[in-house]
Amino acid sequence: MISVENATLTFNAGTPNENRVFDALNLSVDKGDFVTVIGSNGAGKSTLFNLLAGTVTPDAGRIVLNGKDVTKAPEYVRARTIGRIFQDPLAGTASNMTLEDNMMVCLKKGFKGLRISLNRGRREFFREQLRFLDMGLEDRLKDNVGLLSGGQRQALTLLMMVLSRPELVLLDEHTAALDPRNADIVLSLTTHFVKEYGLTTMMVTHNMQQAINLGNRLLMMDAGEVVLDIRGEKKKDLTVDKLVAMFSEVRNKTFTSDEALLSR
Ligand SMILES: Nc1ncnc2c1ncn2[C@@H]1O[C@H](COP(=O)(O)OP(=O)(O)OP(=O)(O)O)[C@@H](O)[C@H]1O
Repeated sequence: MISVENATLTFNAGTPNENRVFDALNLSVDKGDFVTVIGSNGAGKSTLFNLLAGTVTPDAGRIVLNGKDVTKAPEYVRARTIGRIFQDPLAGTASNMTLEDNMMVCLKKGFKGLRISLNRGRREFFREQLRFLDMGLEDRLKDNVGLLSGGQRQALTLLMMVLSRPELVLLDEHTAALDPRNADIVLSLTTHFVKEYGLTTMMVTHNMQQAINLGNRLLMMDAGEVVLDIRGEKKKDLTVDKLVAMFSEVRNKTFTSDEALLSR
């Protein structure tokens, strides 16, 4: 579905701050995969998403999406097929637009350029979708999104992303800034949507247990490399202790991410 082929990426090349983040990185994600991504701080998780989404271009190597070389395709073009949600709940919606206008933007994206307008039927459809979130938003179609809480906004962002019918979903610690209750709600909505729509999904998390529990495949990154790629039966048998031990074995060092280990 999407693959990274021999991607090399250096920030600030030729300066004292030169930082080679990826050196011939290879990774392939299949249609329908739900991949959790975990790793130490600075391992390259967000930068990997930036490569896939077109936020950064590799110095060498290719990004192939549905068999097409998109290495040079800008972010806004890839955004037609790739949906991304960030940690910041304010990032995915427009504060000064109403819920229905925000939703309409995404629905139009999902209709791939077909002309559609906001009418009674569509409002009823939006209400139905919002009712599913169970946050009382179905009666607030005409409110500006800026009035919503962080948890409500992140749930709305998720719903809007689904409406835009992405082929690949990138979730970059999208529950990390929420309080535990809202984080749980957004996470269970996430798993529902992924399953319901068979979304090919990659999700960065610092919570190792969550990375083990969710999805069909787990990647562990360290220093710009995918050091563990665990799927199928092997993933089902995983525990946090096993994962930490596997990391130590392949890297010959201890896994250091306080956040990840504390979140067990
Ligand atoms: N735009 C940039 N300019 C310079 N260096 C960058 C840039 N973006 C990322 N880096 C560097 O790339 C490396 C990987 O960073 P990245 O944010 O991808 O790590 P991460 O695994 O997401 O970490 P964290 O878990 O702390 O968010 C780090 O050394 C970081 O400083």
